[in-house]
Amino acid sequence: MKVTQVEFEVSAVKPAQYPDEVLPEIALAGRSNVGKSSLINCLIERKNLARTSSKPGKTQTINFYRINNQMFFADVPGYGFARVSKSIRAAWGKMMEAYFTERKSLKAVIQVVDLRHPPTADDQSMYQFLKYHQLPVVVVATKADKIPKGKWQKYLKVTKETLQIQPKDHLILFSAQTRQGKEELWHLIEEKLELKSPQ
Ligand SMILES: Nc1nc2c(ncn2[C@@H]2O[C@H](COP(=O)(O)OP(=O)(O)OP(=O)(O)O)[C@@H](O)[C@H]2O)c(=O)[nH]1
Ligand SMILES: [Mg+2]
Repeated sequence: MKVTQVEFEVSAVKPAQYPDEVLPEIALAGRSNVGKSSLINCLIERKNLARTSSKPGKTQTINFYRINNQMFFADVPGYGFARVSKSIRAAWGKMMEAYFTERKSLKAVIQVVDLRHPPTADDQSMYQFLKYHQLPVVVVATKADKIPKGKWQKYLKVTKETLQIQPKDHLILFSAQTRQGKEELWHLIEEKLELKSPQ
């Protein structure tokens, strides 16, 4: 997709605040600090529209971005951030449950994991949760720039096996720093949005 127009739409914590379901939507899910906001910025070629931070827990609300008046990206707060209170964690769970179960315009979820490490127990729960709700998932293993090229396949295999990625879900190698995987990911997103028929 050629991104010509990007607008920050709204920050939401509950369904009443979500944008109307007028456009197909793709959500990001992943551990806190894994690189979800960076991935959005890379896809839309904006430096810091989706706010990123070296400190985990930057994104606390569901942030919606309107792309070309064709789709929304929903940047969802990360999970697995240990230093939050139980009440915050419970609020996060409620927010996620509401979003992933009620959002009818949601076409697919990009689950972002760190290529360098085997997916965590939280990553596995998230993938299973998404599958339970029958959502198509594209798993993106990011920060590939931190691993030598010769080891990519070995690390991808660990990601695939640990998450037990279903055959119909895709796994993509990515780096927000080198833009590796950007075209492949856009291609899949367009397919999921049904803007273009699958090949
Ligand atoms: N080397 C490298 N660093 C990355 C990459 N993607 C993200 N980062 C860095 O990882 C850190 C976290 O990135 P964010 O995009 O803010 O992560 P997030 O998943 O949105 O985090 P939360 O909003 O806290 O859930 C930042 O310091 C980024 O610069 C990548 O592909 N390669
Ligand atoms: Mg973020």
